[in-house]
Amino acid sequence: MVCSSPLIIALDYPHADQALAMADRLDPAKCRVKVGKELFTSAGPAVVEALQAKGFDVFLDLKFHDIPNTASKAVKAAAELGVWMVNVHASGGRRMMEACREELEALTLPQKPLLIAVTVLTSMSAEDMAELGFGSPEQQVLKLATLAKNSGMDGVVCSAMESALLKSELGQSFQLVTPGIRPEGFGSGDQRRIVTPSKAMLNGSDYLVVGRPVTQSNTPVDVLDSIINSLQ
Ligand SMILES: O=C(O)c1cc(=O)[nH]c(=O)n1[C@@H]1O[C@H](COP(=O)(O)O)[C@@H](O)[C@H]1O
Repeated sequence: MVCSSPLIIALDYPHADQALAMADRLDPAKCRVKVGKELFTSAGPAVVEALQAKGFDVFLDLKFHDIPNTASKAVKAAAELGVWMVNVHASGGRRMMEACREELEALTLPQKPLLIAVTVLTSMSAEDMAELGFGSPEQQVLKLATLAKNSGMDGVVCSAMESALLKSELGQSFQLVTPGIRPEGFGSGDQRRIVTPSKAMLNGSDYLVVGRPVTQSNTPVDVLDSIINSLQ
């Protein structure tokens, strides 16, 4: 299935049956899906394979952050699972990211995943960053995204608040994956750097990650369709 949509639906559920039931209501031509820590820890590779069998491209969001050997072998395992996108933390550093790239390059697979680095989590505010001793989210995102690009990553996870800056500093082909997406009227929850779907696209995001606005809705397909319409 070729999907030209920028939307990635985060299937953050405790069990495979809930994730697969939601997937059955979604159309792989209209969105991709993301399997994160909660679902993968409970359901493992089998749920990824089940989603792929339904025609979905899968973003395996396990945010690997470890020594170069461990992180790169985890990326290799993800690639062998056939996922479309995999991520690591940019703060794992240059040698970790380069090891992940090298591990992917050495594989002889027909299709390799996009390798993406998380910069500053979209749940982090300026105050949270200051408490950790960092500069503003924007400064830290640019620093980590520049390092990620120089370390061979295909792109980064950031907030769409930073998309315009990163596109102008790092170029159009460096892929920007942006969670913290909230259509008007939806609560931010634990997210702090939020942007509406249409503004995120205007800012230059390549992919929009949407979870609870769709998955916690009583009318998920309607919410998804209204997001798609807002992007036209
Ligand atoms: O890597 C991610 O996907 C990610 C990075 C980030 O900085 N912020 C972030 O929210 N995410 C993920 O994106 C999804 C956002 O979900 P909602 O807040 O429910 O839309 C969750 O699955 C998060 O784990």
